[in-house]
Amino acid sequence: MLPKHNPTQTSAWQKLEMQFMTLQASHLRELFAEDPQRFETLHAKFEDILVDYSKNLVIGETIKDLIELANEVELRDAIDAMFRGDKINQTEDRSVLHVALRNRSNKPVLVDGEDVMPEVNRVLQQMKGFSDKLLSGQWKGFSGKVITDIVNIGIGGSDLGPYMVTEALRPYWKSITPHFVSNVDGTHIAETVKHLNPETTLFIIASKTFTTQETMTNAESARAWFLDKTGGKGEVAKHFVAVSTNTTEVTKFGIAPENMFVFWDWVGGRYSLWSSIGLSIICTIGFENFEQLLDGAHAMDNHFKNEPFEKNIPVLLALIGVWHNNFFGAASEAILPYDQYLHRFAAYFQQGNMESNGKSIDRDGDPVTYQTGPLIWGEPGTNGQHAFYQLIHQGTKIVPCDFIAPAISHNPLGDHHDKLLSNFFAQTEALMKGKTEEEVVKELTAAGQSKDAIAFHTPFRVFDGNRPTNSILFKQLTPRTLGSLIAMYEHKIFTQGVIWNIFSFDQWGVELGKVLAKKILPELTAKEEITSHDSSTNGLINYFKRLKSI
Ligand SMILES: O=P(O)(O)OC[C@H]1O[C@@H](O)[C@H](O)[C@@H](O)[C@@H]1O
Repeated sequence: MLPKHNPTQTSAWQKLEMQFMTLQASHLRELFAEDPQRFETLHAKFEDILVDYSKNLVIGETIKDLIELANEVELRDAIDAMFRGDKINQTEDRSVLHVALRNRSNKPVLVDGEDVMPEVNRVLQQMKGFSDKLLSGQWKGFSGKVITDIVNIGIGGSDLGPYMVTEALRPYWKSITPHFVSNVDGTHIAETVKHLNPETTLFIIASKTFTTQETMTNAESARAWFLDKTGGKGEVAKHFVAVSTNTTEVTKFGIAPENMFVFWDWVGGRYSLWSSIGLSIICTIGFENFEQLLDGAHAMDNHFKNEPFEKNIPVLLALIGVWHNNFFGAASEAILPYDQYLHRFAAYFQQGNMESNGKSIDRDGDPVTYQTGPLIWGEPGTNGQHAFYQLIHQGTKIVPCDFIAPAISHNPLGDHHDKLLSNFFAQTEALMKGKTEEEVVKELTAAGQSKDAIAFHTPFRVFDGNRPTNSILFKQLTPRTLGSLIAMYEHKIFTQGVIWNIFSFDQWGVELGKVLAKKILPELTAKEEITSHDSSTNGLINYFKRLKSI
C-alpha cells in the first residue's frame, strides 16, 4: 500500500511557505548575478540527457525543503511499493507494473505471488515473431501480397502512445507505413482507408477492455470496408489481429487466438505502450529498436528507483512542478519540444498527466484542500513561438515550461538545426531575464524616437522575465533516449501523485460521460421530442433532430 500523508500538514510544507514569501519578491536575474555557480548546482544528468532547472525561482534551500517534503510523505516507500508489485491502484485493486514490461534485468516481479516476467517475455517473443514475419514479407495478405500498411485502431492509451512513438521515431521506420484511427467520428476511418489497398493492409485492433465504443465501432467499420473492397473474398484472419486483456471479446469478434497479443490488468492504459499495445510500434521500427526503447526506459527506472532524490531527475522535476503548482498557483505546464518528430509528445502526456493526477479526492476518500494535477499543453518549437508564447512572456498567468531539444538532428539540412536551437536557448534566456524599462528606453532612444513616443511605447515593450523553465537537452532522439524521456515523465507524474496523496492509476472521471452517451444514443433516432434531460440538453438534442429532420 502507499503511505498516506496530507502534504500541507508536513513540516517541510510550512518551511516552503516561508520560502515562498521571500522568493516571490526576488528575480531570477538577481539570483543568477549573485551566484555564478547556479547552473552547476541546479542541473542534473542522466546518460546524455541534461536537465537544467536553474531557471526556476528556487535556491538550494528550496530544493532541500522540497526533498524533505518527498521524505516526509515517504516517497521512497511508495516507489518501492510500485516496483514490488503492491496493489497501489487500490480503487481498482490492481498492481501498477508498467516497469515490469521493460524490466530488462528479468529479476522476478511478483503479482499475487506469481512472477510475471515469463509471461512478459513470452508476449515479447510472440510480437517479435509476428513483426519479423510481417517485415520480411513472409506474412502475406489473402491474395498473396506482402503487407505495406498497418492501421492501429484504438483510443486513449491504446492510440496516443503508439502514435506518439512512431512519429517520434520516423527515422527508424522500415518497410511498413503505420496509420492510426481513434475518433468515433466516421471521418477518421473513412479518410484513413480511402487510399489504402485492402490486399496489403493489416488492422491492429488495440483495446485493453475490447469494449470501448469508439474502437469497436471503428473495428466493425474496418472489417466491413475490408470485406466490401475484397468482394467478400478477403480473409479476416490474415488482415486483423488484436491486442487486449479480454480474450473472450476478441474471440467473439472473430480474431484467431494465435493472432491475439495479450497484456494484463496491472498495465494502465496510459502506461501501456511498452506492452503489446506497442505492436504497431514494433511493426514500424522493428523489434530491435523497440528493445532499445525498453532499455532506455529501464535505465530511467533504475535511476528513479536508486538515485538519491538530490540527483533523481523525475523526483526533481516533480518537486519543482509542485513548487509552481501549489505555491505560485501555476495552473498549467507547457511541454515544448524543439524537435518536429516530438509533435505528439505534449498530447501524449496530456493523457498521461491529466488522467493520472486530475483528481480531487485524497487516498482517505476526502476532498483535497490543495491543488493537484496541472493542465498540460504544448506544441513543438518554433511554431509555438509564433502562436502562444506572447502569453507566456507577457501574460498575467505563470506557465512553467519544459523546453526539450536534441543536439543533433536526424535531418542536418543547412543551418536549420542551429537556427532551431538558437531559438531554444534564446527563449529560456528571455523568459528568465526579461527586458527592463531602462533597457527599453535606451533602445528607443538609440532608435531616435521622440520623448513622447518613448513614454508611450515603453510599457508595452517591457518584459518582466522571471518566468520559470526547465531545459532538457540530449544528444539525439534515438529509441533509447525516447524510452528514457517517457519514463522520466511517467515517474514525475507518479511522484506528484504520491505527494498530493491521490490515486494516480484510476480514471473514474471518464465514466459518467460514457454512460450518458449510451442513454442518449437511442434518443437520437427516436421519433418523439426528448424531455428526459435538463432543458439545455433536451433543447440541443431536439434541435439536432430537427436539423437532421427526424
Ligand atoms: O484500451 P481501451 O480499453 O479501449 O481503453 C481506451 C481508453 O479508454 C478511456 O475511457 C480511458 O479513459 C483510457 O484510460 C483508456 O486508455
